[in-house]
Amino acid sequence: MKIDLLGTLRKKNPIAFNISNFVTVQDVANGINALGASPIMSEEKNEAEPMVQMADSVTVNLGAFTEGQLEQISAVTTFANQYKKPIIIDPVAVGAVDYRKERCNELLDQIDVAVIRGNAGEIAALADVEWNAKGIDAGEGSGDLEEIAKKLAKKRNCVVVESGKTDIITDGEAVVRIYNETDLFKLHVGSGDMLSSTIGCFCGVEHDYFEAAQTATAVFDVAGEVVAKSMPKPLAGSFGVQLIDELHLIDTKTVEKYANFE
Ligand SMILES: Nc1ncnc2c1ncn2[C@@H]1O[C@H](COP(=O)(O)OP(=O)(O)O)[C@@H](O)[C@H]1O
Ligand SMILES: Cc1ncsc1CCOP(=O)(O)O
Ligand SMILES: [Mg+2]
Repeated sequence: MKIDLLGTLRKKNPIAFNISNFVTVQDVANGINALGASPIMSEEKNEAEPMVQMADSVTVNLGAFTEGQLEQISAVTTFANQYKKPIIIDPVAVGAVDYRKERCNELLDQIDVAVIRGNAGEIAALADVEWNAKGIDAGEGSGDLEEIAKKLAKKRNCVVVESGKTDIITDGEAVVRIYNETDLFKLHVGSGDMLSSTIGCFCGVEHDYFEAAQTATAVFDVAGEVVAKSMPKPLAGSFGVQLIDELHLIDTKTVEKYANFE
């Protein structure tokens, strides 16, 4: 794993264009800004081209899109392919709502993406595997998580990050598992969105998106674990704030020391 990409990210301060959702946009912006990237958000179709041109990566979060916004998402992602900017997709709740899955699949049919990051319920839905997703959460299922992630990576010819207690990252062939975790991630709405946008930042500085996704996930998971261990009491609200603090403070040595992966 290329943990020193964290240093590269801080040196380059990549512009991370995010189409976010109204629920978690501020945590996403502050999280990746603290980490060392330069976030910019937009919902306006008419500025899609210059936004993409100046960005190093484009992260599209499908958490709360409207019908009108689909046109903007289509324009942005088409420009991103044209200008060769990596696209990261967060398919929020596509396992729970068919409308979302259909729109997401239409988008994925139109464009090439670098990374899809979702929980097991979302990844299973896009991989056409039976699963009982629960709203924005992973829900329950009995399928083999690695096989599901690989199936989607092959189907969409991209890297897949399937988050959960263990995070599974695959390019369709190789698989890396990251074991760092804390239950507090589940108590903070937006943990997944922040992870997807963190992956976007690293894809903006490393063209090997499999490597970028691994480093991003390790940095994010270790940051959460370090915060959880330092808290005298596990408090959901404070965790959200301290996670942003730790994304600012975390260094390569800390990630090297605590990252638990194979
Ligand atoms: N059961 C769990 N226990 C501990 N950490 C988890 C668990 N599920 C997910 N995480 C962590 O939470 C973060 C967000 O992932 P996840 O909750 O799967 O995304 P989402 O919020 O989109 O559902 C990741 O860093 C992941 O490692
Ligand atoms: C609650 C909610 N509703 C629509 S998007 C969203 C945030 C989802 O955040 P995450 O997937 O990171 O938990
Ligand atoms: Mg999510």
